[in-house]
Amino acid sequence: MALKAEEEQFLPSTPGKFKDKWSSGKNRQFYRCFASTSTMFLWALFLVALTAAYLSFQSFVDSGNKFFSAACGGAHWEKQIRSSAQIHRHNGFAVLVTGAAGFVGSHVSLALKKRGDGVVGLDNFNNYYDVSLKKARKSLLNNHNIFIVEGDINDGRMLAKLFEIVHFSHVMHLAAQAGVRYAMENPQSYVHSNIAGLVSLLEACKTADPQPAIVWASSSSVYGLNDKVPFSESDQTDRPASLYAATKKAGEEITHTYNHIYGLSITGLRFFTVYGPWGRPDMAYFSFTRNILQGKPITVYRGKNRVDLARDFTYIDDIVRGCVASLDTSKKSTGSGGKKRGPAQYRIFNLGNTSPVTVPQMVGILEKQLRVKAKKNVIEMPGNGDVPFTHANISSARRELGYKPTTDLQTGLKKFVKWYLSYYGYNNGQSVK
Ligand SMILES: O=C(O)[C@H]1O[C@H](OP(=O)(O)OP(=O)(O)OC[C@H]2O[C@@H](n3ccc(=O)[nH]c3=O)[C@H](O)[C@@H]2O)[C@H](O)[C@@H](O)[C@@H]1O
Repeated sequence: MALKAEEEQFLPSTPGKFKDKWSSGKNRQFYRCFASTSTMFLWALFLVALTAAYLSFQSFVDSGNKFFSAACGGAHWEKQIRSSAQIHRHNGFAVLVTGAAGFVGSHVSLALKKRGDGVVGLDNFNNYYDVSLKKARKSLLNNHNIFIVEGDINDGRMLAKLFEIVHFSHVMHLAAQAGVRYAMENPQSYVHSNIAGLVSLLEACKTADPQPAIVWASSSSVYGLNDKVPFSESDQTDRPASLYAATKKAGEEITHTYNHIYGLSITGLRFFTVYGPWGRPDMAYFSFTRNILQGKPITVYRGKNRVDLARDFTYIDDIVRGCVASLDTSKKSTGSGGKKRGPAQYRIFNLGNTSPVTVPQMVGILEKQLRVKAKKNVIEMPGNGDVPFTHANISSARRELGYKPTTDLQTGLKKFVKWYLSYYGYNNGQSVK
């Protein structure tokens, strides 16, 4: 009981319950005054400690940034960028290619460099898929004197620095979080790259003086649940089936805003299931090849009522020609220093093949090329963001860009398999990096 009484001394002073040994009057006043002074002192001490902790955290973050700038900056770094951006043809371009270590980015960079344009790459080398493949593409580009800056499009300071070093005439924006089904696993990465990263890049472009013209990768997935075939640019695109598609569609709206307010010249390209050598290991034709060679089963999705899924598979060289033609036909941005001077060009094109092939047919072609029978596990398409088919109407790109795809799936996959075997080796794919 005595203990209980003692405990009660330290209980909060609920009116009427507080029992104190400080009888009354002056003593109690003194105690209260002392108590409040020491409480204030403790609070002040706490605040000082908090401020100190905050300041040291800030300086840690700053030093991190400084470290990043130091790793990315410096005279040698700038020299590499300038040299990579050098133009070797009359009226050539200086192009910043984002996502340059990616599938489409590496191919476009090489094509531009080969014809004499200046090319600077930018890539964050994230681990969405095998980083060693991205590094191998980087080496390939390095061998052609293309320098790739390791950085994220969300890093506004780094982008500003790049535009300070080089007056880019064009930006080929291909950096993105790709993949339709992965959006269910990691939704934030789509917002980070395809929304926040896009805005960060557009901010840099809008502020740059001169402003570059921008060509960027949208996606056939924006057609979503559209069932009017073939898909035309004027069709409705307000029923995306995946978060990936939704971020690409949002990108189209966002780029329109920057075109409207700041006079940025913008061309959006809706790519249709691009495939080929140096491709993306997360895509079906690539992972199927690996599994078939390793004797592992592949999962083939099938639509409702046993209808096969189909894609307008488009070969990389055709896509590269579409990208380069988009750069060639881009008009200049009209703004400068963040101010619009007049209306600017805004375009959206489908870049597809116009001849959809079913997924089982695609598997059949691979089996023939690899001379191995696939172990197929056919299941109904899960509700994971997939759409049953895609089919591009390319009349607009044909008219405006002279775009004319020339590679059918059989020919394109033959080239892919040839590359795959030379890169990974036959060896049943066991040596896959
Ligand atoms: O056209 C586009 O815009 C999109 O094309 C591809 O997306 P997708 O067409 O889904 O390409 P794959 O992932 O290679 O799938 C091709 C087909 O194979 C099917 N599939 C995929 C994976 C699998 O395990 N099994 C399977 O049957 C899919 O349902 C689909 O019909 C790319 O992955 C996207 O980044 C791109 O934006």
